[in-house]
Amino acid sequence: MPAPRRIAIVLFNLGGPDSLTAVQPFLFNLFNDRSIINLPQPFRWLLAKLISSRRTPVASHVYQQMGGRSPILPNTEAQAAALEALLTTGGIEVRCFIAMRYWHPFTEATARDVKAWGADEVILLPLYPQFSTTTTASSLRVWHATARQIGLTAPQHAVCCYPDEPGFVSALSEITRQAMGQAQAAAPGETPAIIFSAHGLPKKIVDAGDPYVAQVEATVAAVAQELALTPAQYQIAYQSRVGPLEWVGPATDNVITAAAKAGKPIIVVPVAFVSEHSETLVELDIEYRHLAESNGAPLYLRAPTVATHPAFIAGLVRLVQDALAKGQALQPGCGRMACKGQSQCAMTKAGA
Ligand SMILES: C=CC1=C(C)c2cc3[nH]c(cc4nc(cc5[nH]c(cc1n2)c(C)c5CCC(=O)O)C(CCC(=O)O)=C4C)c(C)c3C=C
Ligand SMILES: [Fe+2]
Ligand SMILES: [Fe+2]
Repeated sequence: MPAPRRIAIVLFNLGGPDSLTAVQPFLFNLFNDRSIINLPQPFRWLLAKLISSRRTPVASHVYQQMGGRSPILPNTEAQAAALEALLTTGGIEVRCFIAMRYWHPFTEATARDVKAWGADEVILLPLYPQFSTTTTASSLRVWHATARQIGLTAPQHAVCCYPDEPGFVSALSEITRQAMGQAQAAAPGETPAIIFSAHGLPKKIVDAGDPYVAQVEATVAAVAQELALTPAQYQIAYQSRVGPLEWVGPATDNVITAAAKAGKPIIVVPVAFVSEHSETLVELDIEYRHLAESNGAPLYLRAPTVATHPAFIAGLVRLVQDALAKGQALQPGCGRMACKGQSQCAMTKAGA
């Protein structure tokens, strides 16, 4: 009997410090990424040293509030286990691997594990539903360079993005519907302000053609349609601004403050993060809750991320199956700066 075909699925995410001493080197890795700071070396290295040192006390305080480490790896492991359980069917052997961009497990270690396992085919699955040059493209660029370097020659297919994948949208919609129900029970008769919050980006990155904002809008439009929300009921806002540049707006903190001052119950729904970490557990749950309450919001609810929601995981299964069936390799346009908009990403996804 022939050995079953071995399919490796590599889940990509940003990663986070696993101890307080890891905060500074994690931040250094982030700011030394040319997809984040586009300067030639040694200038980027020097700037990354400077910014990471300056930011370490603030960031350490954030991670202290989560027990001294980011939960992003264990949460990603739970997603990997849920996905692997659904994909393990007869005739093929599937294993999920995790490659983080800025902290362990790093891409190189993971690529070596994939090679040592003897994968016949590799599916690259970013845990970023919306494509950005700063996240998806950065992770895939490093993956491909590393794969070449270590001689990982198995065919590799990348999922570009899935801003309106039906399972993802259905999971987000159900989570939002539950929060709306809770708000209705706690503040009957009041119309809550629903704030769909995504990680922000410097405006100049969006102006250079990054499709992330358009894809965040596509996600929210799909959820609003599924829940039959009127435009007056919800808003998109962008959180986690860092540094002196102008970032895309409106800023989540400003939108929360305005809704709180208007005396509205507030529901915040994260739409670009698919698991819990500092940006949800500290920024949204502690810092923005305080902002809402101190500005008079009668209620502040933060909807959970899609995490291992069965509809979301089922959507990931479909993305993997599509990628395997089409056998499409990463197109040069997606995963690099040439990806100018959602339609182009969608075309690339379809193998056009
Ligand atoms: C300075 C530039 C940054 C850009 C651009 C950026 C884009 C971006 N990031 C995520 C997802 C995550 N970011 C996280 C943490 C984080 N991000 C930045 C900076 C940029 N991100 C910093 C400095 C940090 C560290 C924390 C802090 O100091 O504020 C995380 C969480 C990591 C964890 O706690 O485990 C995620 C996830 C997306 C989706 C994105 C662009 C689309
Ligand atoms: Fe970030
Ligand atoms: Fe942040």
